[in-house]
Amino acid sequence: MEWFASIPKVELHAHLNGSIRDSTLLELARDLGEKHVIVFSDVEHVILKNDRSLTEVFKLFDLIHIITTDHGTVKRITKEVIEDFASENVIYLELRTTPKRNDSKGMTKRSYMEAVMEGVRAVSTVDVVFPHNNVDAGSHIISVPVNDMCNGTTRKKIYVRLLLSIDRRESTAAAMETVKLALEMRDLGVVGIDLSGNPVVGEWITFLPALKFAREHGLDITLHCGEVPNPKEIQAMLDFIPQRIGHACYFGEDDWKRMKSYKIPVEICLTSNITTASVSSLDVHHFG
Ligand SMILES: CNc1ncnc2c1ncn2[C@@H]1O[C@H](COP(=O)(O)O)[C@@H](O)[C@H]1O
Repeated sequence: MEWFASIPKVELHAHLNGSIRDSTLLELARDLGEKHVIVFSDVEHVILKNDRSLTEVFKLFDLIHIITTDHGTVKRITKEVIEDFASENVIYLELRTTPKRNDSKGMTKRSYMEAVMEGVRAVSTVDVVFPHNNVDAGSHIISVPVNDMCNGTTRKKIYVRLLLSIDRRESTAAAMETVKLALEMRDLGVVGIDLSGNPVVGEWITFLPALKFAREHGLDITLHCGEVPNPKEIQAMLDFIPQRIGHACYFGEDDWKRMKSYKIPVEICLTSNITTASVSSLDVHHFG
């Protein structure tokens, strides 16, 4: 394990709210328990449980979103998640997250993303290379370490970029809002769009207009595809020829052939697939 931790790595499939430290989740849940927003004893074991079915995973995300969806917390978890990946020697991190509205906290999708950006800037244990809006002479936006604490020693460096996720529960209009936000933030480290969320919820056709719009405007797209058996949707997603695919657990022979002929890379999610039982064991995992 030490060797795995020490080699430089690229992380392309990290959901912000899926990467929070247990200790942070417990602390935040305890706080909300004290404010009587939730009952801490009801949620503690849910947070600490290791193996969860896909259905349980998405129930947990609903709970996590109640716990985390305010500006200060979004900033905190972003900072911690980046520091944790850097401590495992991830050198390029593409962090994805679903911009959320939370009227009770005065949060819009944009202010959610601004809190994420603040979290990136708040990272202190490592130098973060991230484009920031220092436009000099009105021209180029350059990538610079945002925390360059030069003291004569070489500090660890992590390159961070962001993907904005569309949740499969969202409407066409909500998906379009996310794509437009991604376009506005393209010079601020946003490199693409992800379609994710509970794979048994929603229809591909709902998201297609927003995804086409994203593509027309030059954003790259990654799709959660084939996490559950759904041959029709897999076909439709392959017809779209996304830049990348996540999971691909339930691909048939023809799907693999098409995917290979289009040269679409797959973000393999070994641990996730086993713990959620999308794949029964590592021996039969399609990564092999
Ligand atoms: C286990 N496999 C999965 N399959 C599909 N979507 C998933 C996922 N794991 C996470 N998400 C998506 O990411 C959100 C949490 O991070 P953010 O709030 O966006 O930062 C979840 O609500 C879900 O939409």
